[in-house]
Amino acid sequence: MSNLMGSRRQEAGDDGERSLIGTPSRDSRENLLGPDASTPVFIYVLAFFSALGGFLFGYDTGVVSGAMLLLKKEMNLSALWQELLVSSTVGAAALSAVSGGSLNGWLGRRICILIASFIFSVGGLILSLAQDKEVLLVGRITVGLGIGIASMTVPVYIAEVSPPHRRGQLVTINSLFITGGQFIASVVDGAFSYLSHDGWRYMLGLSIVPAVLQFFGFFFLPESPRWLLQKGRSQEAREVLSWIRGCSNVDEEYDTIRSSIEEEEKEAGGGGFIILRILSHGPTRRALIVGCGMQMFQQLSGINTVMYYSATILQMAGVRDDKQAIWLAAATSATNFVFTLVGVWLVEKVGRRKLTVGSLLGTGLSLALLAVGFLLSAQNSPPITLHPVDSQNSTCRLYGSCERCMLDPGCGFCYRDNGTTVYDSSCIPVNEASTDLAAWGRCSNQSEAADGAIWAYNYCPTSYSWIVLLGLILYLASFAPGMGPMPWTVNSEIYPLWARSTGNAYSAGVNWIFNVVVSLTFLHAAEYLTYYGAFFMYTGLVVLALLFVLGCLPETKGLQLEDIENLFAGQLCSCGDSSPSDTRHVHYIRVKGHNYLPSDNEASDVE
Ligand SMILES: O[C@H]1[C@H](O)[C@@H](O)[C@H](O)[C@@H](O)[C@H]1O
Repeated sequence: MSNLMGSRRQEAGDDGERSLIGTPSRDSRENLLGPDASTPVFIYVLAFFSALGGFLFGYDTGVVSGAMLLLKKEMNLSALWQELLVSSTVGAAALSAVSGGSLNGWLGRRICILIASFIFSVGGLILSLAQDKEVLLVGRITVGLGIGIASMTVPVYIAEVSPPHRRGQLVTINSLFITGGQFIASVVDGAFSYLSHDGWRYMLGLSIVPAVLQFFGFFFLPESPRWLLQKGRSQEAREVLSWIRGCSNVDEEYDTIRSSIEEEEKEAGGGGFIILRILSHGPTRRALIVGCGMQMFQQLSGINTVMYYSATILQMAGVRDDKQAIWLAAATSATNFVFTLVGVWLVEKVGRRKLTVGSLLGTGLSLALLAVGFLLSAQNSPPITLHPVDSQNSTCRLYGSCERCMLDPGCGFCYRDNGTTVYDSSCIPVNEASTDLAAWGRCSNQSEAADGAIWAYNYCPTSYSWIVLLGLILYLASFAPGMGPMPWTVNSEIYPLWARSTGNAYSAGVNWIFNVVVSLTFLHAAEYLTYYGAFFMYTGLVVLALLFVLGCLPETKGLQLEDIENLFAGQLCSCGDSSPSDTRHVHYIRVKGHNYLPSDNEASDVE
C-alpha cells in the first residue's frame, strides 16, 4: 500500500505538474486557491439551497414535541402511539441514510437532494391532511426517509462544490440550518399551541414551504463536478467547475480532481460492495472508524436528551405554566442555534480539531455541573409528608421522598408550596391516560388545582435548580460550536471520492441509530442510576470522546479533498499527531514538463 500511496498522483496532469514538500506559505496557498482566494457569491447560493435540507432535518425532528402535546389530546393517543410517532421518523432516517449511499453513487448528489425534498413535501402534505393516527404514522415515516437522505447527501454536496479555504465554513452552515430548523420549529410550536383544534396540522405541514423551495431551486442548480468526473462526464464537470468558481481558469483544480480519481480507482480496485472495499483498504477503514466514532460520540454526549429534557429542567427551576415552559424551551433551541453560529465563524480560524477538543472540554465540564446540580437536588429532595389512604394498592405509597417517587414512571409528586417550603406532599399514581394529572386526589383535575396543589410528574421542586439551569446553558454554549457540527463537517471531507457517499451513509446511519438508543434509554438510565447518575455517565462518555478525538482526529482545514486521504495513511489514532500547520505538507504547483512526487510522505499501512 505504501507504494500505492507513494505513487499517488504522480501523473497529476497531462501537461505536467510537480509537487513540492514544505510548509505552505500564505502566498503559495493562495496560488493553489486562485490569485485572491476570493469566493464567488454563487457558492453561497448553492450552500443555502442545499442547507435547506438541514433546515428540514432540524424542523421535522424538532416540531414533533409541540405537535404531540395537541395530538395526544385530539386523537387520544396512547403512550405507545406517541412513542411510535416520535421515533418512527428517526428510525426511518437511520435506514434511508444507509441506503442513501448507493443512491448517491448511482444517481448523483443533485438528484438525491431533489428526491429528498420531494419526499419532504409529500410527507408534509400527508401530515397536514391526516385524519387518523395510522396516516400520521405513514407521514412521519415518509418525512424520516427524506431526513435520512438529506442528512448524508447535503454535507457531501456542499463539500464537493466548495473551494478548500471555505469548505469547513460552508458545510458547517448546514449544521447551522439544522439548529435553525429546530429553533423555528419551537417558535412555530409556541405560536400554534394556542390553537388547540388542528394547530398540529400547521406545525407539521409548514415544512412543505422550505421543501418546495429547495425542490425548485435544485432544478436550476448543478451536479457536483466531482461526481460528474467520476462518471466520466468530463466536459460537463469542467463547465460546472468554471460556473461555480466564477472563472474559466479551473485547469488546476480540474486536473487535481481528475488525476486523483484515476489514482483512487487503481488503488481501491473496482467492483464489489463499496463498504467491503472501504474496510479492506487501510486509509478508508481508518477514516470510517473516525467518522462513525465522531457521530456516535456526538449522540452519546447527550445533546438530544438535554434538548428534550430542557422543559423539565425549566420546570424544576420553578416554571409551572405550560405556555411559559414552551417559550422557554424555544429559548433553549435559540441558544443551540446562536452558538452554532460561533462554530461557523471559528471553523476556518481554529480548525476542526481544536474546535472539537475545546467543545468536548466545555461539554464534559457542563455535564458534570448538571450532574452535581441533580445530585444536590436529590440529596435535598422534599420528604413525603402525607400518605392518603387510597383504594389502589400502588407502590407509590412506599416512597419516603420526592426523588424516589419521581423516578418511578408510575408515580408523581403532589404538593403545595409557600414560596420557600414544600408541604402537604404525597406520592400518587399517575393517570394512565395523561401524565399531566394524578390518577386521583387533589392533583387529578388540573396541574394547579384550586387548593393550590401542584402536580410534578418528572421533576422535584428544588432550590438548586439554578445550578442545573447554568449547566444547561453552558452545555449548549460548548456543544453547539464544535461537537454539534464537526461530526457532519469532518465526515464530508475525510473519504476519497469513491468511498465518500458510502462513508457518509454509514456514519450518518450511526448518528441516527445512537440518537434512537440514547433517547430510548435515557428514562431507564435515570430510573436505575438516578438523574445525577445518568449525567455523570454522559460525563464519562464525553471523557472517552475527548480521548478518541485527541488521538484520532486529524486536522483537515484548508486541504484539498483529494489530499485528505493521506492523513489516514499512518496507524490508527496517530493522526492526531499532525496538523497541516505543523507538518510537512504536500501540495502542487504547475511546473512545465515534469511530474514528480517525492516519497517523503510515503505512507505506512501498518495498524
Ligand atoms: O448536529 C445536530 C445538532 O447538534 C442537533 O441539535 C441535534 O439534535 C442532532 O442530533 C445533531 O445531529
